[in-house]
Amino acid sequence: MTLEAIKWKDGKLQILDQLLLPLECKFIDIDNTKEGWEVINKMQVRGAPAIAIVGCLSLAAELQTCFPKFASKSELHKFIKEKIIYLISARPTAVNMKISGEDLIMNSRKLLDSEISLLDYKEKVIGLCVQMLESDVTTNKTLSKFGCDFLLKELPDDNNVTVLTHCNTGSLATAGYGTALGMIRTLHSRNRLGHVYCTETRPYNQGARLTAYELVFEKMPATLICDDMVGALMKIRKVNAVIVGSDRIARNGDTANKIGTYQLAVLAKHHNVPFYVCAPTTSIDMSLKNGSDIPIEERPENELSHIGKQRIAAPGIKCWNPAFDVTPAELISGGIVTEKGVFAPDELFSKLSVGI
Ligand SMILES: CSC[C@H]1O[C@H](OP(=O)(O)O)[C@H](O)[C@@H]1O
Repeated sequence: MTLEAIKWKDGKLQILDQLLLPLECKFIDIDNTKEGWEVINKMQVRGAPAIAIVGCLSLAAELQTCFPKFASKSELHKFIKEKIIYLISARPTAVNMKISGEDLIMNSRKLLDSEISLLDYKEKVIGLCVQMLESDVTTNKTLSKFGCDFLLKELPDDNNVTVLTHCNTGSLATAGYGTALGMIRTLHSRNRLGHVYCTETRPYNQGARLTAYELVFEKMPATLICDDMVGALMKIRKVNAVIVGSDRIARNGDTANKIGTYQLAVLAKHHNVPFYVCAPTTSIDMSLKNGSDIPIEERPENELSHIGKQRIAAPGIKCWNPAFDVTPAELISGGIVTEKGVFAPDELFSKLSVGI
């Protein structure tokens, strides 16, 4: 049983307020796209797949209540397009909201052009948003299986795996299973997980607050370390693999992920530790030749100078707070793990463009 960060019941959307974890577990009602935009922008809900799911479900929630105002199908289609564009603006780096949102617009266009009634049109759009919840769990379990099969075939049968992960890529970043942490869950379910090291992941502390919460909840063998301990860990203890998530992958395999991922990859190369990126194909931006054009979100200075309301940095000091960095494809030595298979970065474009 994994944690649930997104609830859709009887047409009502609720999200777990991740700014309060791990000390408080509180759900917030989301009734429309304005509230959806706000909880995504404030990072009360975060994680590339979860952002896309909550964004689209906030539109579904709004359609439930505001539907009577539409006089025609073209008015409904115009509304859907406007709201998707608005939701994409909540956070710039993760591409999942953009890809899932554009897919919803395309399906809405098809429904607009069909003979379907206005009411059935609305119901089908809501159904497409709800379906994202279910299909995300299936996608994550599939990519996790592929990733474990690939990782374990390189190791002797009696070896358990010690892994390092960064940020949070589990039930709190997705619809419920996880990408990198999903792969780690699957290792655990196969009794092949020796130990997980999770980094604190300053300054939002996704690792200390969220990943550690999930690992303890499921009683996985785990240890929390500071971000600056990774080099010593790889030098002193055996790490079989680094497994991280992604917010946007360019078609050459360059990957944007939580700030600190790039330096993990450099350390992994120095210590000859295989480096895996796990992500659904909705995180792959085939329009980008490489990672240089991936927009990198900069977050407010007070998210670095404070922990919650408590100031920890000297008053008056300037802070630079990029939320992501880009790991070049050549450092992703283990492979890119997706629901369509595990690929070397340089084969991603060719293999996914031809549908494998
Ligand atoms: C499967 S989550 C992907 C990705 O999202 C996280 O960023 P944030 O917590 O700022 O939304 C982190 O980069 C994860 O790897």
